[in-house]
Amino acid sequence: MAGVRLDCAAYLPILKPMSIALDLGQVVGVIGPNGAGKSTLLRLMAGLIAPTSGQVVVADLPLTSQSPRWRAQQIAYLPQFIGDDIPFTVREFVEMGRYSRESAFAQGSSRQEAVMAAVAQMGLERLLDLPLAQISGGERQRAGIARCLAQASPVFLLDEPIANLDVFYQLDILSRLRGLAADGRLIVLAIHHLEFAMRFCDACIVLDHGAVVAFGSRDEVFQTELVQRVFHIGARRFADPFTGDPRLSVMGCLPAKDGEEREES
Ligand SMILES: Nc1ncnc2c1ncn2[C@@H]1O[C@H](COP(=O)(O)OP(=O)(O)OP(=O)(O)O)[C@@H](O)[C@H]1O
Repeated sequence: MAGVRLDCAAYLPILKPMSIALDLGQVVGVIGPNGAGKSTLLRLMAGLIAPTSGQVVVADLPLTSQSPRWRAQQIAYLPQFIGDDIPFTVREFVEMGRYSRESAFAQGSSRQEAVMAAVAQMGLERLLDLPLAQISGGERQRAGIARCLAQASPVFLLDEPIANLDVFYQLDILSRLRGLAADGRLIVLAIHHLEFAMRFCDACIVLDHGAVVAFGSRDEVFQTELVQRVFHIGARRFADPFTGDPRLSVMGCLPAKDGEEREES
């Protein structure tokens, strides 16, 4: 099934050439250390930046030759940060997700239904008429995800969607994303939480210094040696004593490598 394809796509000097095909109907994690290129990759896949070589193909069409409206119909994108200086209420912000589907002046009930359904899924009803400046960082992030839900695109590109959320909403949103994938969507998310990535993603792209160093199923990617090499931490796989599912135990930092700029905290 057509989703997103990178045909030897590069964004030099940040992303090295990469060829990857991501079908609809799955959750794909993008993992890697700070500065590895996760946000840049998502921005490339969203068409916010154009590849310096190769191409990004969405629904079998080259992304750069499509209109912004077509791109928004195909792709809902959540940035890493939603500023608190956006002069809109939660309702107005979520409504923006509908602009690629309907006229900006449409007042139809389908628009309101889509907005209210998305707001309800993110538990934001109480905050509907508050300005974004007056809600918390985690609530703003949930508003951003609600905007993606209202947009109803087959592809979701989410840059650290659980970064500011309490553990209830981390689990709630990851479970919902799995539900969206089961309905046929492609969900690509940058995520730092390795244990949750292992638990909720069907496949992972591992980036290091702008290059794909691994791409595959959880079992292929979450190998002790790879996790240690890329993240520079001790990690062990184990079987969950309650469910038997494979889990990752993240242990301590490994000693800094020679020449590696890694600050002590
Ligand atoms: N606008 C920019 N101009 C120049 N270099 C940039 C720009 N944005 C990011 N970079 C560089 O590109 C590299 C990748 O950045 P990117 O934000 O994609 O990493 P990331 O994996 O998302 O990091 P993090 O986990 O810290 O969010 C970094 O070395 C960064 O300094």
